[in-house]
Amino acid sequence: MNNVRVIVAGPRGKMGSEALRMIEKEEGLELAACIDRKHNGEQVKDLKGLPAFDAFIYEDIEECFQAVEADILVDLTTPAFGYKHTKTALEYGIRPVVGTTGFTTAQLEELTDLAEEKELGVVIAPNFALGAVLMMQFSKWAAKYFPDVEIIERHHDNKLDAPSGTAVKTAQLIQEARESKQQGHPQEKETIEGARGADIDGMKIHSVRLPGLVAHQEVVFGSSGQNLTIKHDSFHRESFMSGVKLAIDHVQKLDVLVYGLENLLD
Ligand SMILES: NC(=O)C1=CN([C@@H]2O[C@H](COP(=O)(O)OP(=O)(O)OC[C@H]3O[C@@H](n4cnc5c(N)ncnc54)[C@H](O)[C@@H]3O)[C@@H](O)[C@H]2O)C=CC1
Ligand SMILES: O=C(O)C1=N[C@H](C(=O)O)C[C@H](O)C1
Repeated sequence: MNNVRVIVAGPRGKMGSEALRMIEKEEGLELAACIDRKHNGEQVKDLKGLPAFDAFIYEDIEECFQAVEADILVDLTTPAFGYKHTKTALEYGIRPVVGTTGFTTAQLEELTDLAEEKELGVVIAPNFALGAVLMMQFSKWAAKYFPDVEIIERHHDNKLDAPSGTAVKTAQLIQEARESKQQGHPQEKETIEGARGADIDGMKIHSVRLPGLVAHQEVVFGSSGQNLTIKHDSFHRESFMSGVKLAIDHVQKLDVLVYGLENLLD
């Protein structure tokens, strides 16, 4: 069987470099090229700290797609570029696997329509770590019995988007399981704006950004006389890679956009 040819956008990033190491280890995957903001025309092997791939680096995504034969784009960049890259990949018939977070609902809807129109699979997963996917599923289940819930997510201080994609997805899953609910005291007032965190359908999300952290989330459910906390920690970005591989395997058989890795699990 032919190797699956993958283009990685964001190869020098924390996730992108981990994805290159995963591709290096996995039989059946081949790095076709990379898309980066810098190093146009250089090879991946020329860059310090990255695996010794001969694949070329392109700054212009369209130039890359015109020059290189590829099956899949793995995007691990920033919200603005991730969206543009995903859209461009679909226009060139390349299936995107997207870990980049921070897309708006309108952008997700637009990409869903484009995937349908092109009959091409897309996987967008706010979290590729299996433990985090289970945390979200367990939280959805718990919300049926414990509708009062707050989410505390903690990340490294280089993260651009807040709240995290995982926290938003968790809140959306909980929303599916419980009635809409305004939590806390009805006359509650913030004396300092933001004190109660972000709000999705009455659920509060608190975002912590500190050096030393990787990716962590607690979903805290409250009920009279008891609390239930569902917690997940990613201590290393390797934790996301089996999910990226799973998405690469599945996206080739899909002809629609799938949002969330849970949709690919048995
Ligand atoms: N879905 C998941 O499981 C996970 C998702 N993420 C998300 O992945 C994204 C990347 O995260 P990190 O690797 O931690 O960030 P990072 O800041 O370490 O890496 C981002 C990379 O994107 C590159 N980049 C920026 N603009 C670009 C462009 N126009 N073309 C090509 N490359 C460009 C930057 O040079 C940088 O190397 C974020 O949105 C983050 O939230 C992070 C961890 C897990
Ligand atoms: O930026 C990160 O690091 C992470 N981003 C994703 C998110 O926004 O949920 C996934 C994970 O939490 C790590």
